[in-house]
Amino acid sequence: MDTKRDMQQKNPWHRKLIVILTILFIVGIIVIVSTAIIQNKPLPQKMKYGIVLDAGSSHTSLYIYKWPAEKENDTGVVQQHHACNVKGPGISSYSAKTDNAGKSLSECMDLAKTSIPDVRHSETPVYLGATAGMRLLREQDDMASENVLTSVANTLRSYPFKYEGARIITGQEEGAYGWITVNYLQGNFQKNSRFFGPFQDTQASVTLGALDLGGASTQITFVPQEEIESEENSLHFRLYGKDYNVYTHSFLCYGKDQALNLTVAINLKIDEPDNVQENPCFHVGYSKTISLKNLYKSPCTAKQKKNLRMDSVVLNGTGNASKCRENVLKIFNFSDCTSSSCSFNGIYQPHIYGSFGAFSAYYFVMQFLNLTTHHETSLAKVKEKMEYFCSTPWASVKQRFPTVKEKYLSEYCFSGNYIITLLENGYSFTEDNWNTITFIKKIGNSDAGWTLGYMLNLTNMIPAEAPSSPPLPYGGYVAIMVIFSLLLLALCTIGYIFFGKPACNSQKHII
Ligand SMILES: Nc1ccn([C@@H]2O[C@H](COP(=O)(O)OP(=O)(O)OP(=O)(O)O)[C@@H](O)[C@H]2O)c(=O)n1
Ligand SMILES: [Ca+2]
Repeated sequence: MDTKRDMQQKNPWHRKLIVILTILFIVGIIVIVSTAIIQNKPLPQKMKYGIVLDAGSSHTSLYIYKWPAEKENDTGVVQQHHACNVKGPGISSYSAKTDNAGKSLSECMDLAKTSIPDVRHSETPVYLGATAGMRLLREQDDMASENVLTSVANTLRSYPFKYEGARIITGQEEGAYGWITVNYLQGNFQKNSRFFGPFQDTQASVTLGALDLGGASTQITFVPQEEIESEENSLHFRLYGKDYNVYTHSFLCYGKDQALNLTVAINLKIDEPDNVQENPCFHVGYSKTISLKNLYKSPCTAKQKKNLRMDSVVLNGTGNASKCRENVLKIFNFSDCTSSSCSFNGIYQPHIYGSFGAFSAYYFVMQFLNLTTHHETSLAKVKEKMEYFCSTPWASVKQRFPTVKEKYLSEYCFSGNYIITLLENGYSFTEDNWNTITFIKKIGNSDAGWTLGYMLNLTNMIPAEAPSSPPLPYGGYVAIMVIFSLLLLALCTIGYIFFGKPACNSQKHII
C-alpha cells in the first residue's frame, strides 16, 4: 500500500489519471442521480373509488367517484366516474313491500361492480343517504322506514365493496354537503381557483350559494354578509386553512311534489257543489283526479284535512300563471318572524348575498322551460314566459313535447310558478339579484348535489388545513441538484489545477 502511494505522489500522470477517473465517476453519479430523479416521476396514477347512493323522495341515483390515490387531500381532484339512475320510485315508496326497496338497487350496483376495477372493490366505500321522502316516512311510520333501511343495507352488504352505512341524513347535512359539493367542484377551496365551471367570475375565497329543490324538501345554503343569528341555521367549517360561516335551512314539505300537494290541499273548496274544481296551475284541457286519502296521507298535508264528503276531486286546468302563483303563495306563512329577517314560516334567513347555483329540480324545470340563461332573462321575462306556457292548451303542449313523461310535462306550469314564488317571495330574490342565480346540472363532469360533499367528508378528504406543498417545484429541485453537483465538480477541478491536489477530500475516499 505504501509503495503504491509513493508511486502516486512521485508520478504526476497517475495523479492526473486518478483525477480524470474521479471526474468521470462524479459525472457518472450525477447522471445516475438526475436520471433516477427524473425517472422517479409518479408512475401511471393509482385510482381510488367511492360509491354514494342518493335515495331521494322521487328516485334513487348511484354515483361513483374516482380520484388519484396520492392526491387524496388536494382539492378538486375527485371526479364523477359514473352515475346510474335506479329504475322505479324512491325507496320510501316501498313502505308496504320493504324487501323490494333493496332489490330495486341491484341493477345499478351490478353496474358499479363492472365499472370499478375488481382489485379496487374491497377498498371502495359505499354509502347510502336517504333524504326527505324517508324523513316523511319515518314521521308517518317509523317501523316501515327502519325496514326499508334494513332492506337496502342488506342489498348493499351483498356486494364486494366496503359497506359504510345506509341512513337518513338530516336536512342540515343535505344543505351543507350540497354547498361543499358545488364549491369543491368550482375550485373555490383552492388557493388559486381553477375555473372549469360556469362561474368564471367567482374569485378565490368567494363561495357559491347552493339552492337544491327536491321532490319533498328544498335547501338554501350560502355565506351571508351579516353574522348568522340562529345557531340551528349556522354551520362552521374550516376547510383548507380557511374559516367559513355558512347559513343553511332545509324546508321539509317544500320540495316540488309535496308543494304541489300542499297547494292543491290548501286551495280545495269545501263548499263546491260537486267534486270538480278549477286549477290554474294545470293547462286548459288537462284534468286530473286526486284521491283525497292519498292527498292527506303525507304529514305535509295532514293538517289541511277538510271534512269533505267525496273520496276524490277532479282538477280541471285553467292555465293561468299569475292565478297559479296566487294559489302557491298560500302555502307560505310570512307572519310570526321572531328574528331580524325571515324567509317564511318563521324561519330566520339573512339577506341574500353572492352568487348561487340552483340544481336538481330547479334545473330540470328551468331547463325544460328554456329559462336557464339568466344572464339574459330578467325575472319579469321569466314571468312573461310562464304566462305564455301555462296558457298553452294541454293538447298543444303534448303535441310539442311527445317524448316528455306526462307526469313531468303536466306539472311544469306549476313547477315554474312554484320556483318563482319560492325564490322571489320565499327567499326574497328580486329583479336586481335574479341574475346571480345560475341553474346548473353539472360542474365539469360531476353532478351538482349533496353526494360528493358527503363522501368527501366521510372519507376525510377535506382537511381543515391546506396540505403543505413541497418548497420547490419538481423541475426546480432537479435543476438545483444538477447545478450544485456541477459546481462542486468545477471547484474540485479548479482546486486541483491551482493547488496541485484535489480540493475535495471526499474524492480520495471515493477512490
Ligand atoms: N326531468 C325531470 C326529472 C325530475 N323532475 C321532477 O323533479 C323532482 C325530483 O327532483 P329530485 O331532485 O330528483 O328530488 P329527490 O331527490 O327525489 O327528492 P328529495 O331531495 O326531496 O328527497 C320530481 O318532482 C320530479 O317529478 C322533473 O320535473 N323533470
Ligand atoms: Ca334530492
